[in-house]
Amino acid sequence: MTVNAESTAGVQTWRDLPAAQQPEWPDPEALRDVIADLESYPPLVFAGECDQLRARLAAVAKGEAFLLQGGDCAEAFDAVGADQIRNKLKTLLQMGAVLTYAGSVPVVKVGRIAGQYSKPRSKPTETRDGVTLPTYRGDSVNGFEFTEAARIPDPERLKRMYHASAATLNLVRAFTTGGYADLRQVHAWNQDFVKNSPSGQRYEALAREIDRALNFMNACGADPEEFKTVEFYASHEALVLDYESALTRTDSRTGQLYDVSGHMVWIGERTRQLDGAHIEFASRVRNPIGVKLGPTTTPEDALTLIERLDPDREPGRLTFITRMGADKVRDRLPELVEKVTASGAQVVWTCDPMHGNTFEAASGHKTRRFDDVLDEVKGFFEVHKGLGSHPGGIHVELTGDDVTECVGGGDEIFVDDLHQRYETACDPRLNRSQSLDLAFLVAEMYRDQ
Ligand SMILES: O=C[C@H](O)[C@H](O)COP(=O)(O)O
Ligand SMILES: C=C(OP(=O)(O)O)C(=O)O
Repeated sequence: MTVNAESTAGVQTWRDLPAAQQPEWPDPEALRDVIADLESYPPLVFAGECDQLRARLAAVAKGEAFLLQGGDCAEAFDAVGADQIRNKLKTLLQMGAVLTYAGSVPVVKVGRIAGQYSKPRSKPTETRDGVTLPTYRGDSVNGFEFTEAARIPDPERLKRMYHASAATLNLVRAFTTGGYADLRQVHAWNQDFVKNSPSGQRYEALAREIDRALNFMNACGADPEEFKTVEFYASHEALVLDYESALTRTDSRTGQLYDVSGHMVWIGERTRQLDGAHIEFASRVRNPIGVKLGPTTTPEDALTLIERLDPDREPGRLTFITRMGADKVRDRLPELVEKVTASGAQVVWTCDPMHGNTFEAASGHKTRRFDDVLDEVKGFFEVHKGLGSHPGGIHVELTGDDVTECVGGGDEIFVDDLHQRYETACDPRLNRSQSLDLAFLVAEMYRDQ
């Protein structure tokens, strides 16, 4: 990887275009210093790993694998701890094991992790008790605390994001390759969930089948290396372009540009303007790219995105993450899938059942109903089944902790419970049990498909 200004000049073209949702940094000189520092830091990921993920996603695009992408809505600097990281990873691994068995296909595991520190917001300001302050835009930009000082964007936070991402990734790599993620261990955790949680008991039959399959392998003397380690990738929204472009490097093997802040980055629903800076940035880097598609997306938008981001029609390059809402997915998704398929592009279709289903409870908490989340995934599967296309995966906001942020689920959380452990810095996440619930239910859907 080289990092000289000339070799990465090609990634700066976004600067000539309108960039939505960028922080208003008060001191341009301080920002320039931070960018210079970030440009001198080592990459967080290796370009070859991004290529490997693109190959895995190509299998998803062809219908030969399933994508599980999940993690926090917004990571927080004060939550970079061993317990939080382990719990998140554990939950994703447990979900992955269930989906792998039921779908009989490899599950590509990608965390919203080690870089998910920046948030696009609906409004630039927030008012409480007559006081109006800039809105919280993620720990990479300003503080969550509702004070004037905390809400001023501070570019030094971009460096903290880099270091927090590095520490997180380091532990994730240690867990996934050092024995913690052994499939037999992951299955034992799933058995605990099935045995000990009221909602888990519904999945006893599936858990028993997985148990038998593992016992059979054991009896045959099989002890494959693949059981002992897990391939796990990191992703986040490429929102703050000063950070993403400062972390872009020329790959010395190929001479191409990679955003080495994460393996995969995505462009959000609020920043996917076809002539905007975010799409321009994403068009310049070789990482696998995701784009969120909300209910107002037209087939022409989708086709133009393909033209801009995947001109060579390379399976695995582009993932469309649809987030329509449970009430719209059956109506809006079919035309998009039909027209994209007819264009010959082989994208990954994955379902984010979170962002189209948010509402505010009477208590003022932003929340989501587990049933709506499930219904959007069901609608997504129905649409793809009807069209003969591949429902490639799910993209979920979740945590491994027992928070009370979304209502419903097998171990039901009621609206009146929301205040008990409402810990998200932005949007509500599925807790551990709701996430496992979802995995078992999606596994059943995938199997029926
Ligand atoms: O996570 C996604 C967005 O940042 C979030 O949905 C925006 O939320 P807001 O409407 O509270 O700004
Ligand atoms: C902001 C997000 O989603 P969307 O762009 O779909 O609203 C997100 O996934 O964090």
